[in-house]
Amino acid sequence: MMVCEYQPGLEGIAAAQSSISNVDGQKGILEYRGIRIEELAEKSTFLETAYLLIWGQLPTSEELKEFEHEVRHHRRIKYRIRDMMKCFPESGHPMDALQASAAALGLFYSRRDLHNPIYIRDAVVRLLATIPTMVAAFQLMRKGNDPVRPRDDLDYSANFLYMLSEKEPDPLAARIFDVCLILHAEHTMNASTFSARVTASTLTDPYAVVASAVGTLGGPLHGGANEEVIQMLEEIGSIANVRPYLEDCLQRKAKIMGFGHRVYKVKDPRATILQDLAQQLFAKFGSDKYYDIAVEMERVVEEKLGHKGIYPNVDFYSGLVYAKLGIPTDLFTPIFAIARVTGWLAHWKEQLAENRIFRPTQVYNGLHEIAYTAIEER
Ligand SMILES: CC(=O)SCCNC(=O)CCNC(=O)[C@H](O)C(C)(C)COP(=O)(O)OP(=O)(O)OC[C@H]1O[C@@H](n2cnc3c(N)ncnc32)[C@H](O)[C@@H]1OP(=O)(O)O
Ligand SMILES: O=C([O-])CC(=O)C(=O)O
Repeated sequence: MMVCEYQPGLEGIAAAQSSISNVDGQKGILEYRGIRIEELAEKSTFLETAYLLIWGQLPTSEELKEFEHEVRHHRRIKYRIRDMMKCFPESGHPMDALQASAAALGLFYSRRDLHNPIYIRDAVVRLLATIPTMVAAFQLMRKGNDPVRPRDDLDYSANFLYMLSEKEPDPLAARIFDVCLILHAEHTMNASTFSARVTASTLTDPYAVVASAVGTLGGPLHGGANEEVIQMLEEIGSIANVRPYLEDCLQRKAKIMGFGHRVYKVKDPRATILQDLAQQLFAKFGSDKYYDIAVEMERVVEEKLGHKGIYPNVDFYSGLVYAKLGIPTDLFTPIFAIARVTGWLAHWKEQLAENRIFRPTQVYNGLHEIAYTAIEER
């Protein structure tokens, strides 16, 4: 056995062999199954990209039609899941609601038949189809309203936006939302995907795999940063306040949300695309003062931290797009999860194909041979 030195955060350690996606962090390149993210964002749809990531190649038109049909017809959630969600505290975070609801699916589909392609396909379809419905249902129920039934005549993204507002979305808004899902679908061995693979490696069910990954995605150093970015822009409040705010952060050694990345040392290519999507929305629906603050932040952060390779990541501009689409701030990370379930499922399948349980080692730095002290002597 090769013994490696301890590496905090496992930086630079390969945890798997994977053919799902690839990042070149120096050049700012992201590819899904070899296809550049820019090309997918321009030409693909979220479900087509999901098919590509999970099944390994672009679908034929027949395969895509069938996949879309299956997902469309599995969107409804069981009334018992809805009733369970009704009991969640309305002040609870939607990511916690989503984690609990994804795990609860495992109660209904407990048969674990990991060698059966039909079981795998069913789980993929069910998770892709029901996660948006669960996110929208919790959003309405926490406001005291009944969930909106999914509409079979609407495509994946339009239906999600419809379930949030009971209004058919503007076609540009729906397309931009779909592109956001493409951009967030997969990203190599990030923390939540690693979590998914570790969970998968125990041969548990896919609902537990997704629930563990949702829990990992929610933290502010990972997907949860998109929510914090909007709060930060609100706190900054004006372009004039950007420099003093950032100087104060740097002096306190506080992390600036939406900046920095373990792999990218240049601007995240997804941030560039999201910035462009935000501008498209502003051109149609009016501008947003927080966008100008964000652009000034990017400029000042580059001036101060560019030498360390700290640039906007995917979480920096996504919130501005979602806010313009009328989406509440605490749904930003659940929306990230709606997209990323694709990557988690692709990694689940890949892990199962060549599984070995994850069981790393540790460097023990505690004591040895300590005598037990009786409680009254402590
Ligand atoms: C979908 C995603 O998960 S994208 C990432 C979303 N997360 C965020 O936006 C939170 C803010 N960013 C960060 O906390 C980090 O950049 C992470 C977590 C993304 C990456 O972390 P790591 O690779 O472990 O980098 P680490 O935290 O060691 O930082 C390296 C150096 O850059 C600095 N740095 C990194 N990110 C930032 C930041 N956002 N603001 C200020 N300084 C930063 C660190 O202070 C450190 O400086 P030092 O070497 O002088 O001590
Ligand atoms: O790769 C990472 O560490 C984080 C990230 O950008 C993502 O998960 O999309």
